[in-house]
Amino acid sequence: MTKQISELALLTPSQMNDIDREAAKTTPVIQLMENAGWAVTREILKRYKPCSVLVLCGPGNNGGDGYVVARLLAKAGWPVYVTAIAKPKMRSDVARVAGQWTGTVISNSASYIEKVGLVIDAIFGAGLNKALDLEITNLLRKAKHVVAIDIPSGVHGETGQIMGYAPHAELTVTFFRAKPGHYLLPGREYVGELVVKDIGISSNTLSKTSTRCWLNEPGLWKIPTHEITDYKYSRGIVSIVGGSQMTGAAKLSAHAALNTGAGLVHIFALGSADCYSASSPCFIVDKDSLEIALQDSRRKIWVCGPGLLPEEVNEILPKLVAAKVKIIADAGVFQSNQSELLKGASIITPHIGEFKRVFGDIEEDKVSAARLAAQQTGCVVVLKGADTVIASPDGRVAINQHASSQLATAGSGDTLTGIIATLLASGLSEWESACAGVWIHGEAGFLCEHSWPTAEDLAQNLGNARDNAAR
Ligand SMILES: NC(=O)C1=CN([C@@H]2O[C@H](COP(=O)(O)OP(=O)(O)OC[C@H]3O[C@@H](n4cnc5c(N)ncnc54)[C@H](OP(=O)(O)O)[C@@H]3O)[C@@H](O)[C@H]2O)[C@@H](O)CC1
Ligand SMILES: [K+]
Repeated sequence: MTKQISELALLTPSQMNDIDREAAKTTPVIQLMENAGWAVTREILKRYKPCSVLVLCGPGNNGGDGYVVARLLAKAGWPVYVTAIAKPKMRSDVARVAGQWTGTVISNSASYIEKVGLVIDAIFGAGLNKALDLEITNLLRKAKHVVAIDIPSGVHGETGQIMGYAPHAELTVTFFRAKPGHYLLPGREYVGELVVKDIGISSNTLSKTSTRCWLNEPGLWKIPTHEITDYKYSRGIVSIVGGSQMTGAAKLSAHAALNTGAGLVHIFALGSADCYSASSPCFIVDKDSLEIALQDSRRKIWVCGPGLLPEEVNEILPKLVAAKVKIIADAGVFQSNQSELLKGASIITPHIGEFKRVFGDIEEDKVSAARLAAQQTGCVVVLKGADTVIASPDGRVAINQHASSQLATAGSGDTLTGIIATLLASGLSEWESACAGVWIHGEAGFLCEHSWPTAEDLAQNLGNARDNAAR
């Protein structure tokens, strides 16, 4: 079922802090902690048979949730041990819930941790911003089956980076809204199954923080569906610059555009026009000059870069920019330290290597790097990877998890440009086209589930993938 945009919000740890503070005005923190502990316990009871449990409790509220889980599991008859990794502050809410634990407390759990059936990581939450100390790291290394409360301790809640060490959880239960670090790599690989639970914080508190980051799912955007009044120009025209030597890229992009529903696809061939004409009767291969092609005011959407040599980009891209058409720029446009070249494009789609070539290092923070590049160029930036980040010049960011390794095939990027171009030609905004295009691309991969698809196979699934995106 399509989610509401507010449900897709991802909150940075500092935004989550603001929400916690706001929520505490109406619900006491100790009650929220109790609700959080209940939520985690229910998820454990759903998935695990009764077994011995070691709960590792930190000094803060994450530890407080852990004490609640310990009490509830013990009440359910499970053998439960608690280790206080650090003592809570005196008279704090955490100290109060810790005081309600009347079971076994183990001060040195190193010899137990390997033997218990389940370890609950309630050491630190998503706000952790420094590496775990060596003693905690050595302890966690021995844990076999881990359930993490909020986030596995050691995963940075904002960037998904691992600060020294983090356990690989089988299940992570977080509260109210997920954080970027749950979905960004490498953090995503440590989170295991992610469950987001309501613990009684009203959605209205979201208005107290300005959400700038979302999970990329339907609901963040809306795809146009078939209309009885559709005709080819209303579905949109996509024009693709075809390289003189590497012709495969533009063909794949053009196939993807047609299969995603473009009404008309032109290839402006810089050479090899016959080769483009021969590859599909559905492509219209331009015979005239670029100037004449650009005089057709219906041709507002252009793909530039796939299969182009640097000299071809340098000749064509400035002309497209001068004509004020909307440009999806990829591949050949990414030249060393040449971010200026991209100004005037609408959407750029670099993978990490291309991104670094143009903009420099990302310094382990994909979201900030993509956001900065979007501000610098004025383009929507699609920073491609297994955790693609889409950033708009106005600061909005989406993180995509709807993708599989099946997309890691030659020509997959060309396919993505064709999809995004089609959505842009259908009237969606740059931001929506980029986000929805990335999701549809991922969906096409999932529809090929039991094979090793080529980019052509992906293209075959794009119609269905688009329909699924519109449901
Ligand atoms: N979201 C919600 O609505 C609700 C959330 N709840 C739960 O609260 C959790 C967030 O709680 P929290 O802010 O207390 O953070 P948590 O990570 O538990 O502790 C930080 C403490 O540890 C200390 N500290 C020591 N070493 C440190 C180190 N290396 N790195 C960082 N800190 C270190 C640090 O000391 P300081 O550095 O400030 O001196 C500070 O005192 C959240 O994960 C969720 O489980 C629910 O209970 C209620 C509703
Ligand atoms: K944790």
